[in-house]
Amino acid sequence: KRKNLPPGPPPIPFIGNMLGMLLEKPGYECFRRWTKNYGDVYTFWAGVTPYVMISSYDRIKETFIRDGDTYKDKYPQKFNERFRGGSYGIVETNGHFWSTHRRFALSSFRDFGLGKDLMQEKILLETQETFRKLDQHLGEEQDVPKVLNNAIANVINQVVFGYRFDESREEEFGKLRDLMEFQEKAFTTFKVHVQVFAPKIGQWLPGKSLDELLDDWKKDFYEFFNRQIEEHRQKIDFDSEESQDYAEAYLKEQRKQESQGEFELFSNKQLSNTCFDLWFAGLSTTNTTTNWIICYIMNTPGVQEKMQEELDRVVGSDRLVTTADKNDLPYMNAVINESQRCANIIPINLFHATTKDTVINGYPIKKGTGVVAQINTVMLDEKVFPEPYKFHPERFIDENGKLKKVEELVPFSVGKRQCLGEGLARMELFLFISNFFNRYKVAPSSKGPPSIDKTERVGVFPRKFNAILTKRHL
Ligand code: HEM
Repeated sequence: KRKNLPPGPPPIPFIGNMLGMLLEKPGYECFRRWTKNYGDVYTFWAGVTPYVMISSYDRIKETFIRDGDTYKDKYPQKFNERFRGGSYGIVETNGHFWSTHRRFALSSFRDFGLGKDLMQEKILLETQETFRKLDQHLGEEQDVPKVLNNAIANVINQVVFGYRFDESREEEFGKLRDLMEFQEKAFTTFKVHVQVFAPKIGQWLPGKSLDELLDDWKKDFYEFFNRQIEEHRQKIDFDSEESQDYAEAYLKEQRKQESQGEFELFSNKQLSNTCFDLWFAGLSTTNTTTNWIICYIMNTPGVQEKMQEELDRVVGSDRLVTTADKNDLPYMNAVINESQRCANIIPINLFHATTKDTVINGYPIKKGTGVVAQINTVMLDEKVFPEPYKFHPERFIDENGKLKKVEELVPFSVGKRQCLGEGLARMELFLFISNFFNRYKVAPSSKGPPSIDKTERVGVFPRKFNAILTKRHL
């Protein structure tokens, strides 16, 4: 089977090359090494399935970007279909079904104000609510990530279901937070990775099986989605043209499609699965990134002071930072860019498949072969980012002090499947981080600055930390 594929590390029967990924936490080091040894196109075996890894920006441009249609499918994964009860959602579907739902989600997001002032207003409201909570414990050690996590969850929940988790919903949010934490812990273990990619071996390892873990988790999460959907169904006014949230817009589209005799495309099962995709992809990535940004700032002397000097010069203390300030805050943007690059939160990008026969770097590749745009190797490429492990925001500033556009910064991936929530995520990162550091001086807890070590598990999650906040302006 290896004969017609680009050469790569020799696979072990059943396991393939998984050990490299599982033993060198958080999981991306082996891909850098293989890129050095085998070049920017090589084959990685996840269990018994080969994936052609595309690992330099130039090669990604040639394939995923310039020939996007050939690389837009997802490689079907059995555990996904089992989890979702079939091929549903946006992240894991293909063809007309996928493109219809991706387009529909993007246009709903625009209707609720993404790219306009409305979404910004929602995020700034969350910023103020965050301040209210954090102000209650000024000068004490407090769990800053927990408060920010609540704000980020409120933003995505407003987009999907139209409400925020205020104090009356604390219990509901607490349960969801527990489910997210369960996912971070339970699904990032050695055993789970082996079970996903080498099920024949995984089934013999001790502990709960993947199916058991998924069943527990899925039941509680989907219960939440289905309850929200049912409540929307009860309240919905099909005569009003405007929708307040994604679920409402979907139900209206469903009725429209059904009136034209189409019952499959906008099914109920698809609705709970797209809600899951938007909610889950939207919360955990943005949350993890926000925490990493604070971790890197607190671990690098001088960065916080420099950001605050810029904020004082451009914004001052008597108003909130808004997206209108973005272009005037190059250092702030550089810090966020560099944090996303260093955090590099996806150790292996999502598995795609070729939609037709093609040629990659001279190798003929058959339709349906697994392909991966390995964005984390690109973001650690020392030719583009010298001393790639050093947190150095200045690399994004040009000689005139302006923000430098660097194509190789690709945390949201590239091509036809590029992150659907990128616009929302960028707005959140900018508004939450800039306002947070404009209002507070952030000092480490008695345990010192938050850890930036990533060797605890497979997957790039920051550890829990506390910080001490004082107000910068009276
Ligand atoms: C800092 C935050 C985020 C990061 C770093 C991130 C990163 C990514 C990456 C790397 C992909 C995979 C693209 C590929 O297949 O090559 C992706 C896909 C996706 N993201 Fe995000 N994401 C973020 C926030 C969000 C938010 C806020 C939402 C929802 C509102 C979202 C929804 C999605 C969806 C639905 C997909 C699948 C798109 C498709 O298959 O067509 N993401 N994201």
